[in-house]
Amino acid sequence: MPEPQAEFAIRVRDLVVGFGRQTVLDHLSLDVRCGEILGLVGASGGGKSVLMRTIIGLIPRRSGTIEVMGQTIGAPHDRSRAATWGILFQQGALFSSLTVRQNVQFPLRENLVLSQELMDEIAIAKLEMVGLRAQDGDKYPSELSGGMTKRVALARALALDPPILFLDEPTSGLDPIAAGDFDALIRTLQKTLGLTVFMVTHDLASLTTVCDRVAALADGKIVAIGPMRDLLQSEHPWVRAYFHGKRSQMLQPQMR
Ligand SMILES: Nc1ncnc2c1ncn2[C@@H]1O[C@H](COP(=O)(O)OP(=O)(O)OP(=O)(O)O)[C@@H](O)[C@H]1O
Repeated sequence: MPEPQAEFAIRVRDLVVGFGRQTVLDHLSLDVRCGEILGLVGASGGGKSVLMRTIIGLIPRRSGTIEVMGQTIGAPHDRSRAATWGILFQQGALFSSLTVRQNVQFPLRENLVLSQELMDEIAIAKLEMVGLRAQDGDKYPSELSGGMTKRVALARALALDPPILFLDEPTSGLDPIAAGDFDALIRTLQKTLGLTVFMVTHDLASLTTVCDRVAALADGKIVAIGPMRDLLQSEHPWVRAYFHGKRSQMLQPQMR
């Protein structure tokens, strides 16, 4: 029996996306439940970023349907969606000529008409939410560490209080302690704000400690989805190779 719609923040059905002769996503279907942290794994070049970018309307699809919070996603660059999701791109993608405060305020300026005083208050609140200080708002991106850059990008992603957060490899480039702190921050924000989080990651620690469910993308489709313990039992050859290969076992001996 089909599950009721309100249970899902994102529903993707039979999605086909390609470039020229290359088909990247081949009749892919995926449900993301409201309030969960879903981790997406897949081979390099397998289509994880393409899937994320197609869901947010940046890449056109050949066929299939996408619903986000019950609304069908139509034309690319649909600006009315700005408050539905926040996005953390892999490199943080801050504007280098703007201060931290101006970066966080950017979505507010683009989408709302607010006084400067209110925007300053919101920026301070968002910076504190991600573990930064109000005075960090005066810095420029070049003055930030990798971990701080990710936090500022997260504060900017949360500026419009979106119910959904997309994270593209959020812990890449961070040392294990900073990565663990960032994971903990994501978990805290998800719990306190009731966020739905869609996270592309290769980080086995993130998958094990913060994701409620993990989806594996191979051959253009989701070939396994469920809690990490279910993925570890999957018989799919790519999923087995990913989680039970030598490198994974060295990092996570308990996976054996
Ligand atoms: N705009 C584009 N035009 C043409 N081909 C593209 C475009 N974007 C992505 N591709 C191709 O789609 C495929 C999937 O790319 P994608 O970036 O989604 O991989 P990925 O799974 O995120 O990889 P990684 O883990 O290495 O970041 C690749 O073959 C890539 O070359």
